[in-house]
Amino acid sequence: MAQINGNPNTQNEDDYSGKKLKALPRQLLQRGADAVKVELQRNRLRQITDISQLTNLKELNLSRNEITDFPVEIRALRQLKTLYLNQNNIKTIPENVFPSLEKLNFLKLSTNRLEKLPSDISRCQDLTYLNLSNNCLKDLYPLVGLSRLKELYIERNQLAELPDRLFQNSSLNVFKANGNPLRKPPGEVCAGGLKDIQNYFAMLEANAPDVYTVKTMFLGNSMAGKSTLCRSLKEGCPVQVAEADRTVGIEISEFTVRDGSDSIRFLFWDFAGQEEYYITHHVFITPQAFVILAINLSSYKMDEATFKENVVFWITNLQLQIPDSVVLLVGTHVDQCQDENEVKKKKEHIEEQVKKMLDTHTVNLEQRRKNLQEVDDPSSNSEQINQIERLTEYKLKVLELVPIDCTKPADIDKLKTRIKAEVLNKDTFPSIEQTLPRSYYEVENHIQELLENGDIPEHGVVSQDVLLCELKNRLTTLDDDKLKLILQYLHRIGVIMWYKEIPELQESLFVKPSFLISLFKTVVRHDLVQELNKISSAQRKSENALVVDKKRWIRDYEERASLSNVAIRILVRTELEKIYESADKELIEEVVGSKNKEGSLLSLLKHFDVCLSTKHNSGLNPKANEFCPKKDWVPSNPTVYELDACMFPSFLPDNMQVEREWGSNSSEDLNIRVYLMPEIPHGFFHRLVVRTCSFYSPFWIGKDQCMLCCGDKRVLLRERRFDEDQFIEIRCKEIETSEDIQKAWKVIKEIMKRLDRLKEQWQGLCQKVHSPCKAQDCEDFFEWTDWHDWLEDSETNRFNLGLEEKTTCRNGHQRRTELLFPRTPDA
Ligand SMILES: Nc1nc2c(ncn2[C@@H]2O[C@H](COP(=O)(O)OP(=O)(O)OP(=O)(O)O)[C@@H](O)[C@H]2O)c(=O)[nH]1
Repeated sequence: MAQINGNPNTQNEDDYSGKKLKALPRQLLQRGADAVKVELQRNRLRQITDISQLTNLKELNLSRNEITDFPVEIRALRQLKTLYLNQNNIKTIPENVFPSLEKLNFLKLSTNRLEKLPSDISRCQDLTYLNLSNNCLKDLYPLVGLSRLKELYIERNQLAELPDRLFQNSSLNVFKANGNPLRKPPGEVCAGGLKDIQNYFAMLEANAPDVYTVKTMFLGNSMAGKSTLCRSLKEGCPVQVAEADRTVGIEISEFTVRDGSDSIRFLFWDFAGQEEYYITHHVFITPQAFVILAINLSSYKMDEATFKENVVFWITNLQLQIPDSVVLLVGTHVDQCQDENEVKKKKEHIEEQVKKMLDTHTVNLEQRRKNLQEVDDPSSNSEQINQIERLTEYKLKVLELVPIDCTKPADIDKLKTRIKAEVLNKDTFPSIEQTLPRSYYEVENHIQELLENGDIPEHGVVSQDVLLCELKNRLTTLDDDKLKLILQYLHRIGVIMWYKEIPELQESLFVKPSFLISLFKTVVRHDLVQELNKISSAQRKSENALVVDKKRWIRDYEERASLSNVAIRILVRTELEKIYESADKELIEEVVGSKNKEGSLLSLLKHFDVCLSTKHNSGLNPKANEFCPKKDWVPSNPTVYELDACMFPSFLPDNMQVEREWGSNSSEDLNIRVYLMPEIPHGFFHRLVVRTCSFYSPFWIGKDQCMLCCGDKRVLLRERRFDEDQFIEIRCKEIETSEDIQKAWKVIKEIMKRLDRLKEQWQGLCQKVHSPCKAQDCEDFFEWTDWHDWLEDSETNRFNLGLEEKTTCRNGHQRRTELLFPRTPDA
C-alpha cells in the first residue's frame, strides 16, 4: 500500500509517530474501518477531529502531543482496547465518554493537567491498567467499582485521602501512590504497598484520631546552636550545651506540644555540623521534613563566603535531595551581636540572598526546560522536561528568619509559638495531619513499655521472633502479618529501625534508633585518630594486636582512609561497654562481628555506601571475580566478607595511587561524561565508587578518582568539578579490537546503571551524557540522548556494536561510532 507519511508495518498498523503533525493525515482517515492500530505519538496535535471514522480501531497512541481538550470523538471508537493519551495538556474529561468504551482495558493518562475524573469512568468495566500519575487529582472515588483493575498508578497528584473501597477489589496487584500529600492512609503506609494499605483500612476505626507528626531535622554548621535549640525546645526553657559536648553523628529525641485539642508530635533529629559526619546524613534525611537551619548571627559576616558556608551548602543539598521540604531559618547568638540594628541587617542580608538563590534556581530550571523543548524533537527529552516541571512545582519553602537568643526563655517561647503556627498552616504543611488506626499507636506504646520493663534489652536490639511474640501476648487481636506491617511503618517514620532488605539484618530490629546511631558514631567521627590513640594495651591484647599494629591502624587511616576491622571491633566494644557497663557478649559479637563473620554495624555502613571492604594493606578487593577476556563477566558476591579493613572513600587525602596505576590519558580512550546539574551533590561520587567497587575488582580509590580493572583493561572513574559544568568521567584505555569495545561498554553500562540508581535519591538532579570529540584541540562533543534506553535494554543487540560506522562532529572530525557510543546512529 502506498503511503507518504506513515509506515504501515502490517496491513492494520499505521505508524505516524514523530512526524511533527498538527492534524490527522488524510491518508489515515481514508483508511476508515481498515485501521486497527494507529501510532500518533510525538507529534504536535492539539485537537483530534474525524478520528471517529476509524471505527475498528483497537489501539490508539496519542501520547506526547499538545492536546488540551479530551478528544470526545474517541467515544465512537467502540472497539478500542488500548489508549495512550499521556504527556499532553488535558485538563478535564467530559462525562459520557467511558461508558461507550466497553472494551477498553489499557488507559494511560499520566502527565496531563487533570483535576477531576468523570464520575462514569467506573463504567469502563474491562479496564485492567490505568495510569493517572503526574496530574492534579484530589479525589479517586470515581474509580471505585473498576473490578478488573490490576494496575493503578496515581503518583504525584494532590490526593489527601484514598477511598477504602478501592482496595477491597481483589484484582488490584500493583498500586503506586508516592508524591501525594496523603493523610489517610499516610504516605508511609502507602510506601509499604497494597498489603499495608489493605491492612490499614481493615484496622481503621470509624473514629480513629487524627494526629500531627512532624519530623524535624536540625541542620547547620558546627557550633551554630542546633543542639541548644533542639534541647531547649524540648525542655521549654533554655538549655546550656557545653562546647565540649559536640554532637557526634545524629541525636534523636521526641516531644509533644499541645495546642487546644490538637497535639503535635515532633520527632527531632539533630545532625552534627562537622563535615566528617555528612557521609552518614543521607541515611537519616527523609522526605516531607521540617528543617530548622541554625545560623550563628554573631559570627555571620555579610559576605558571599559566610553566606555560602552557612546557608548555600544546606539549601542546595535539600533542593537536590528533598525539594518539597520546608526550611525555617533560625538566627542564634543574638545576645552576642552588638545591637538590634546588627541583627536586623544580618537577617535582611540572609533573607535577600536566599531569595536570590531560590529565584536563580527557578530561572535555571526554566531555562533548562526551554532548552530541552527547543530541540527538533522535544519528545525525546520529555522525561527530563517532566522532571523539571515537577521540580518547578515542588518548590522548597524557606520561611522568614527568626532571630533568637538561646539563653533567654522568652525567645525559646517565641520560637516554639512560631514553629507551632507554621506546622499547623495547611499551605505550608499539607500532609502533616494523619489518620492512623489505634493499633499502630498501641504497638509503639507497647514497645516502649517492653523497653522500660526490661523485657527488651536496654540497647533495644531484639530478634524479630522475640518481639513478635511479646507483642502478640499483649495485643491479642494482631497476628504476625499485621504486626510486621505496623513495624515496617514504624521503621519508615523513623521510630524503630528494621532493615529487612539487608540479609544479615533481616532478623534483628533496633527499637531504639539512638543505639544504632551511637554505633555509627564510634567509627564515623571527627576525632577518630584520637580515639585510636586511646586504645589501651588491655584492649589491644584482647584482639592479639601489637603496638606496631595500633600504629599501623592510625597511619592507614590517616594516609588511606582505611580502618582495620580489628580496630573497629575494639572501638565499638569499648563504646558498648561504656554505655551499658557490662554489654553482653552476644550483642558485641552481633554488632562488631568476629574474625569470620561480619557484624551488623559493617553491614549497615556498607549498605548505606559509607565504606567498603578492602584488604588492609592495599586498595584491592581480592575476592571479587575478574573480568576475563572471552568470558562473560560474573559479578562477585556483593556480600563477600573481607577480613581486613574498611575503606571510607570520603576521607581519602589524595589520588596518588590511582594516578600511578592509571598513567596518562590518551585521546583514543573511550570517554563518557555524565554531567550532573545543577551540581554534583556532596558525597555522590564516593557513594558511586563504593557501589561500583563492591562489585568490580580490582580497584584503586583516591580522593576524586577511582580505577577499576576488568581483565586486562583499565577503567577510570573521576569527578570533575572545575567550573560550573560538573561531570563524572568514565574512561577506558587501550581499546583496539571489537572485543575490547564490547567489554568496555559492558563495564561502562554497569557503572552507569549504578550511577542512575544512585541518582534517584536526589530528586532535584538532572543529567546529560556526552562523549567528547577525540580530535586534538576540538571542543565539540556528541550528545547521547538515548543512554537511558540502553541501560534498560536487556537485548544489547538493539544497540549495535562494532559496525564500524562513522560519526562526524560539528568541526568535521570523524570517529568510529562505537568508540563514542555503544550504537550506530540509526540503530
Ligand atoms: N550566648 C549564646 N550562646 C549560644 C546560643 N546558642 C548556642 N549557644 C552556645 O553555642 C555553643 C554551640 O552550640 P551547640 O548547640 O552545641 O551547637 P551545634 O550546632 O549543635 O554544634 P555541633 O554539635 O558541632 O554541630 C554552645 O556552647 C551553646 O551553649 C545563643 O543564642 N547565645
